[in-house]
Amino acid sequence: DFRNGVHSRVKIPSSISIFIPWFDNAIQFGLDPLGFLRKRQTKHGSVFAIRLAGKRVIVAGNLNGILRVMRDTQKTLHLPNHQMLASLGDVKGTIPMTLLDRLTTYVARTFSNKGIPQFSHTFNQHLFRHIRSLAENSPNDRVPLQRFVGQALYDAVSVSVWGPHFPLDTYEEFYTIDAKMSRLLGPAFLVPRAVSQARNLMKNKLGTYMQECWDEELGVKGAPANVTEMIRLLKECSPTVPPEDAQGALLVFLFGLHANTHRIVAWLFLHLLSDSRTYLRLRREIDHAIDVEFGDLDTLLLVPPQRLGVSSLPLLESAIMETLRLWYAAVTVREVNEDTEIPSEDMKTFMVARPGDLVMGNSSAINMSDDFFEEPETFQIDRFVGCTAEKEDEGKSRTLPLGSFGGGTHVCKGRDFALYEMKVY
Ligand code: HEM
Repeated sequence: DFRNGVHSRVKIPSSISIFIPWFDNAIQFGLDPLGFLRKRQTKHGSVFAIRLAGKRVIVAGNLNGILRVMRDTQKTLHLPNHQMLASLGDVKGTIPMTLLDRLTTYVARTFSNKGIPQFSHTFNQHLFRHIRSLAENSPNDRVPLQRFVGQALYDAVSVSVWGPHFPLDTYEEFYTIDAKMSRLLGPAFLVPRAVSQARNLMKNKLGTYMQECWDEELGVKGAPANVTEMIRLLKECSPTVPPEDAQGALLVFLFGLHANTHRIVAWLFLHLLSDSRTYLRLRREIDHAIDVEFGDLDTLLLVPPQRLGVSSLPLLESAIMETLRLWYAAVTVREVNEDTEIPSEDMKTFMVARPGDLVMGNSSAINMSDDFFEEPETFQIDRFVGCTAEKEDEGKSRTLPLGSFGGGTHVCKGRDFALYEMKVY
């Protein structure tokens, strides 16, 4: 029950992803990170320090403080030691920085608006086929919405990006792990057995697939070479990185690729299904775009990704932004290299973060603040009509959800594709 879920703050889908490392003794924080930060902010103001697992963490919940962390133009901050990677993928060793940099460059190129047309046709075909078959073959079956959305996207993205031999049955493990993802980011003894088993199984299947790709030498059969470049990049690290760690790195990548988009689409559907007027408004915009602007659905699906933007589908774009604002926990974490001043709201006082401290930009504090958004707890589908995602990155607009795709050097490299697949779905 979606409405009850919202009012009682029960998390549906099971967890909201949060882009932060986990620290084992922070039980309160671990149980409800955003609630914990919210309470602290109410008590201590918009910049405060907490201690998590022996680390001092400066949390900023005001616009200037968050931008200081997210954009870091003074270059005094860096990504914390890939703790997410290690915990989520059970990566024991260190993945070389050069490889991580190359992977990031690969993602930025392949999943950009320019790269998407290389695989969007296969993606669209598989997505629609999957949804149709689910609807036609089992009209009376009850499927949890997140699975309905997630499995179709997982299959379509996997086949189009990794080729027809990708082990699609890994969705089962993905689903099990995703439901308890926050537990995986905590200490090993808190990881439920079923989840660590699922992770091992998924890594084994990915290992077999990677080995087959490597044996092929030329890449992955049936998939465009540039989109499978990642598998080759992983091979290049094989002399120094054990296979289980390379599998763990791929597993983490798959979570980055899928987890947020599945969740946001599921939440958007819940909002639409719970309010028929809102649903019909969006439906009218999409039908109009298909019938009048593009002629038919097939034509719409062949246009470059940018054409599915604000000029043709402003309400859809806004609906996605609004869902991100409400349901994506936009939190940026960095480690401090040099003394760094984190400003309070009025910029008159600063808290100094010392080398070794962590700083956290809690954009959710802005996204849920009535100083920035009228009635922030409500879903207003047209809230962002007239704004664009690009503006957010340039910092020109404060009316967009802050930090949904990060900002600065580490801005999300998959954001073009994320928006594309969410719109097509
Ligand atoms: C709704 C979907 C998504 C959301 C909300 C999202 C959000 C984010 C955020 C906030 C960051 C910055 C984290 C930080 O500053 O510490 C980020 C980074 C990143 N994202 Fe996404 N993301 C999404 C989908 C994707 C997809 C589909 C891909 C892959 C195709 C992807 C690949 C990446 C990569 C590689 C980075 C690291 C960039 C770097 O460190 O330079 N993301 N994402």
